[in-house]
Amino acid sequence: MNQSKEQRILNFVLQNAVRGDPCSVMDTIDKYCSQKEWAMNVGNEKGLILDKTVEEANPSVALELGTYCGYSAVRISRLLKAGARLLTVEFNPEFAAIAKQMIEFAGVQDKVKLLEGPSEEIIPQLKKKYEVDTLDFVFLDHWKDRYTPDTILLQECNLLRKGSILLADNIIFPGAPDFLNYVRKSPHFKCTNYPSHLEYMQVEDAMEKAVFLG
Ligand SMILES: O=c1[nH]cnc2c(O)c(F)c(-c3ccc(F)cc3)c(-c3ccc(F)cc3)c12
Ligand SMILES: [Mg+2]
Repeated sequence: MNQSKEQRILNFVLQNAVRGDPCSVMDTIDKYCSQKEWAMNVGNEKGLILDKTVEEANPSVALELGTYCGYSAVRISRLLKAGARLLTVEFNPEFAAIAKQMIEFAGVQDKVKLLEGPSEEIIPQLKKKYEVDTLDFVFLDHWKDRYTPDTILLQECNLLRKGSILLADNIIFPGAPDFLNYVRKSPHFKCTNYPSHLEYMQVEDAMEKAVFLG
């Protein structure tokens, strides 16, 4: 059976990266996806914006919507303080299986919990089933049409607190205009835009930070 692109990315990491070294895993994925096959990892340029935002949030509990191959789960979890955890949600079972192996190879499995299923089903379970009180940081990188409904759902489930930081990828490409409209017009969010480029391409993209004001 033909291998998937995601399986080829994982195999390249297993053969070329250093086990237990998150930076080596990130660099190896970036090398493969910039030189061999493009893939929708957040990449190193937008990854630096992600790093700075995670460091600003210094989260005890972080949520990622859209795991894909696990690149940003490794990127985020490497920055977490002792005892902090990342919950990452992936609805595609093939991607989840790849990400699980990527996260374990990077050695961050004790900080990361991979939840398989649609975000709209998992978000309402976070408090009771996954023992979440509130979320300190949320990375939206799943599907542009889910950014707004899931942001509303997070509020309805009382998962945000004053100061919770949301960061959304792909604000320009492919774009999330309704999300931008929603958070920028809402009195409950303070927004900042970070211009950047689409991963591994010289195409404009951007990330949007939205801090919940309570
Ligand atoms: O869907 C996504 N989720 C998260 N991050 C993404 C990301 O960082 C991307 F760069 C892209 C992207 C952008 C441009 C392009 F040409 C191909 C894919 C997508 C995406 C957009 C539309 C699709 F039909 C499929 C994938 C995503
Ligand atoms: Mg993205």
